Amino acid sequence: MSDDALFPLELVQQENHDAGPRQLGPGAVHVPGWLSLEQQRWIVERFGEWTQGPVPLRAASLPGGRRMSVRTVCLGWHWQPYRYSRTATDVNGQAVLDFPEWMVRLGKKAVAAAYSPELGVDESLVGLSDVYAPDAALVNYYDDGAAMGMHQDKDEHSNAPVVSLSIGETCIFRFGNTQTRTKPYTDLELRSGDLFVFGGPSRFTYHGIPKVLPGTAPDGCGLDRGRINITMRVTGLS
Ligand SMILES: O=C(O)CCC(=O)C(=O)O
Ligand SMILES: [Fe+2]
Repeated sequence: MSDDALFPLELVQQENHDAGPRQLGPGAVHVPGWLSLEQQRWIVERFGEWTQGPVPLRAASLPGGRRMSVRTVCLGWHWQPYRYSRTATDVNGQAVLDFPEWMVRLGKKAVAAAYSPELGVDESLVGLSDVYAPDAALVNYYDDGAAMGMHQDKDEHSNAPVVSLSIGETCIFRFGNTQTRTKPYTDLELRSGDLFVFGGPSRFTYHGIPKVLPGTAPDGCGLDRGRINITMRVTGLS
């Protein structure tokens, strides 16, 4: 038996979520339990508002006609495969909501939390939080059976970090490499309240969500079922 078969890389890492932040690769940091339950509930309330429009949650159409299983609402800039615009030309033509000031502050705090010197992240990343100013958020909602294939976030004209927040059901997050959408990759659980930041040499790492684990949303997070993921980005557009 090959060692690859014996120790498959795709085995979900039995990470100790209580062990604190962990750097998976240069500039890729997982901070378990970063948001309190109270913060999570507050964000879920905002999510309820964002989905009221003017642009509703929608499953984006991919080139070739298939639709994504994840539904998304955007803030600041509207994303459609594979570009950003101020209006949702592929939905209802309406302008998307502004990127909230509180989310800029949260994004800076997230980068500061992830890129702390104690974690051994590269010096060039420490201090990045001062200048980090996200201007777009993709707010994804995963319900029964929703998943996201391996991809790079590369529609931004900036290599500033992506900040990812998870609320609700636990998912398997597949974090790969910058060269291919296949192995080697690491599968880890992103749970309600977790922060994941990928920037620096990891900014263009392929990643995806093979599955969400139904029934795993913790009491008090504001969501009974499904999973919300917010990714903040710097578009580099004006
Ligand atoms: O749901 C997630 O955790 C990842 C979402 C993602 O990769 C994206 O929106 O580009
Ligand atoms: Fe992504």
